[in-house]
Amino acid sequence: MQELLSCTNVVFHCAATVRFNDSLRHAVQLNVTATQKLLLMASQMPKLEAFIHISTAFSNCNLQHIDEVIYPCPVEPKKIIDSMEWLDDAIVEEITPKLIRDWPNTYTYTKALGEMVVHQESGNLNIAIVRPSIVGATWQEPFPGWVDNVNGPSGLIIATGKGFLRALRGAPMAVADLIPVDTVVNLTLAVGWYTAVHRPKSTLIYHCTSSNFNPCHWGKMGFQILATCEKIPFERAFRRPYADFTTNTITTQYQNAVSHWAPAIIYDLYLRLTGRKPRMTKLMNRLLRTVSVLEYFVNRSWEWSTNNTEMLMSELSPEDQRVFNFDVRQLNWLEYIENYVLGVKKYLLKEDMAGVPEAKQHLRRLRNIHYLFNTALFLIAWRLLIARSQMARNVWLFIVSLCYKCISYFRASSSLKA
Ligand SMILES: CCCCCCCCCCCCCCCC(=O)SCCNC(=O)CCNC(=O)[C@H](O)C(C)(C)COP(=O)(O)OP(=O)(O)OC[C@H]1O[C@@H](n2cnc3c(N)ncnc32)[C@H](O)[C@@H]1OP(=O)(O)O
Ligand SMILES: NC(=O)C1=CN([C@@H]2O[C@H](COP(=O)(O)OP(=O)(O)OC[C@H]3O[C@@H](n4cnc5c(N)ncnc54)[C@H](OP(=O)(O)O)[C@@H]3O)[C@@H](O)[C@H]2O)C=CC1
Repeated sequence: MQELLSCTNVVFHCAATVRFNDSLRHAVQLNVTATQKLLLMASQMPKLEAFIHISTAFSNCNLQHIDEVIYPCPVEPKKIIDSMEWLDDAIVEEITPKLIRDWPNTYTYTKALGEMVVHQESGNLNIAIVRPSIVGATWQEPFPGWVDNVNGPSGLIIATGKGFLRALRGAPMAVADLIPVDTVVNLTLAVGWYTAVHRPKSTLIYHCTSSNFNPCHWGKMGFQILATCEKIPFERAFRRPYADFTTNTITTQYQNAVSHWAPAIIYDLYLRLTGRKPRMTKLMNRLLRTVSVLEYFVNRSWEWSTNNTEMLMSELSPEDQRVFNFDVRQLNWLEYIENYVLGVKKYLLKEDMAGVPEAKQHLRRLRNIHYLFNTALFLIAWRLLIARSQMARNVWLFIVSLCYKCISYFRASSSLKA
């Protein structure tokens, strides 16, 4: 502690819980109280030049247009921190929906409270706030596509590539505000420099987002994820990768029943019959829970103003603009998404590129099983229909006689030619 207090020049405060469904008590502890304590600690650092707080572009996701300002929260963070000390868990859980109001989860709500704490308790500290949007794999450094956790889109890319996720409730034309992690790091370092050297009079907020500069939509992203998974498939897929966006509750429920639950139940039945432990319904349950907490972000578009980010870009020397590049106007989304999917394959699934031919072979087998299954299903349904309906029987007789006539005609014409 002594060393930290006496030697620190710049604090980058990134630590947080990023779990959307964390209990309010835990989220407040990590995202609000810890920020307060770190500010207190920073105020005792004589050599401190700048304190950079990492928030999220979604801390005010209850608004549609978000400016580079700190918006007040309905209940003061101090009151929330105090109440967590004496309320028991059951009551905290009960009042959570009332407290978080139109924030979709405890994560975004407590990140907003964290910003308020920074605003209210910064004292004489030289502070800036960085708000990244959805952090994705690297764009360039240390190499394209590097990723180390399943947060955000990464987990859903795995689920799509392995053929588990077949439908997602989302708006294909909604903006997918993804930002590569190396861009976030570069911007954050540049903010550290600017804040320490130029000492702005007020706390500046920097939106580290892509949509203002180079928008991409969920539809385009989903398309490119599928195209890459087709070209360079993941190993041992459950089904062929295919996923679509659904737009209403009925189609979502239908897709969940037919494309998610039914195959999982059938596969578990097969596992049971072959003496193995069923696991697919459990996995599907977990996947659909994850999807339900991420859906909010795939159904809406936000606008973030980026004046401070643009100002910072213009303040950097040409050499620094190159070294600390955060200009996403040069980013090619299709190339980035392809590298992202390959990064997920290599660094998260630990799959070797040497296994691609075998993975392709596996997909071909799955396609044949799919055709076989559908044909069998059709024949069974047809057989049942014929047994019950005179009309179906008539249609069936008509088709059979038509086929018979065609065959006879071709036979007769070929014997005439001979
Ligand atoms: C056509 C395709 C289009 C693609 C379209 C993409 C749309 C994608 C929109 C993203 C939008 C984010 C926008 C906000 C950006 C921020 O500002 S916040 C940073 C992002 N934070 C996150 O992504 C956190 C998400 N995760 C969570 O909130 C929680 O882990 C969950 C999903 C609610 C599950 O919570 P839980 O039930 O308490 O379980 P937990 O122990 O956390 O995890 C259980 C398992 O799920 C796994 N898991 C956790 N997260 C995920 C995930 N995202 N995916 C899969 N598995 C996961 C864990 O690894 C764990 O596996 P095991 O280690 O047990 O094998
Ligand atoms: N991922 C995203 O899409 C986005 C993330 N952000 C923000 O970026 C920051 C980093 O997030 P991300 O890297 O995604 O999340 P991670 O969960 O990967 O990282 C969180 C970090 O916080 C540390 N941490 C958690 N709890 C504690 C604790 N009690 N004491 C000390 N350290 C702790 C973790 O340490 P350890 O590894 O030791 O557990 C970890 O290094 C967060 O502030 C998040 O809000 C903002 C926008 C989007």
